[in-house]
Amino acid sequence: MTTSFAASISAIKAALPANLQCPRAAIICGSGLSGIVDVLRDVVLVPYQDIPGFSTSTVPGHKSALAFGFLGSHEGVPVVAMLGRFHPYEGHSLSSVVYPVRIMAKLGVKHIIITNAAGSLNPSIPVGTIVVIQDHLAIPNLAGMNPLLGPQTSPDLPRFLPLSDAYSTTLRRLVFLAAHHLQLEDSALAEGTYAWVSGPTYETPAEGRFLRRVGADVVGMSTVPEVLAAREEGLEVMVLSLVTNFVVIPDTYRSIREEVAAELSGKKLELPPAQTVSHEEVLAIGREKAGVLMKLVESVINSL
Ligand SMILES: O=P(O)(O)O[C@@H]1C[C@H](O)[C@@H](CO)O1
Ligand code: HPA
Repeated sequence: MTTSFAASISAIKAALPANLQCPRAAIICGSGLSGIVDVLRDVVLVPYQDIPGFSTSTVPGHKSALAFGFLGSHEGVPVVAMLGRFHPYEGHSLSSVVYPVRIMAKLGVKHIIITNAAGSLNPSIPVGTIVVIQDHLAIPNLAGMNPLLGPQTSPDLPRFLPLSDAYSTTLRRLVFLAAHHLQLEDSALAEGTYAWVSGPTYETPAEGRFLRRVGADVVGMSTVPEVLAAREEGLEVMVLSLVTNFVVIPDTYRSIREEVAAELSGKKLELPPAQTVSHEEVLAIGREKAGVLMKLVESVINSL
């Protein structure tokens, strides 16, 4: 363990009672999805600014604290939740982005549930659906922006990490069983592939079409670096994406040439209104659906 890891861990432990010092599971809360803190018992918040090595999130909808507490029935499972994450587009290095995952692993976490807000590329996955991620497509990784690039993190961790089993089948089974026990409609959950893009721009229509054609169901600006670090650290991983918007992929481009020609000949074209996506819309859907997402997370953790 490097000095920095040790300093982070001792700052965290100094803030916690003995029964919360070894959380078994971790949750990363995506945009607008920090509500899990309301259902944790005996919560202790440790602000990121008090933890050496942690950055601060600058994105609306991301608080900057670790929440430790118990989740689930009876005594509950000790957990740690990241209320807010770091994205590379904020200017954080990839190693800062994944640093909290490494710290949570060193605290003893064995399972991690990573949540995010994402745009749908798949017409059969509407807004409000929770997508259980089964695979990912990481455009930045393929282009040389992989958080595991560089000197080996530790000689105890694998140099060449296989990713064919990145998304735990055990945890994915548990979430579908949880949805059944919670009597959610079948359509509440879907399975799919997450495309990671760097952001902070949302996709152009051409980019959206490209990602769909190469097999992605949803797209977002986070999560994959955390998955890689968590797998490297030996954690079991599940990712739940809340679909907050459709990626705007019009069937046809509105032709400005045709518009001008119609205008010049005195005709009026009936045009669909232009659509865009905004972070406010993303947060609004998060507020509406976070409750269901958190019930699923609680139920999965309860059955670990
Ligand atoms: O942290 P997540 O992935 O939930 O946040 C998504 C991606 C961008 O940060 C933001 C765009 O609205 O929401
Ligand atoms: N694209 C990328 N990231 C996102 C989106 C999107 O449409 N929605 C929420 N996060």
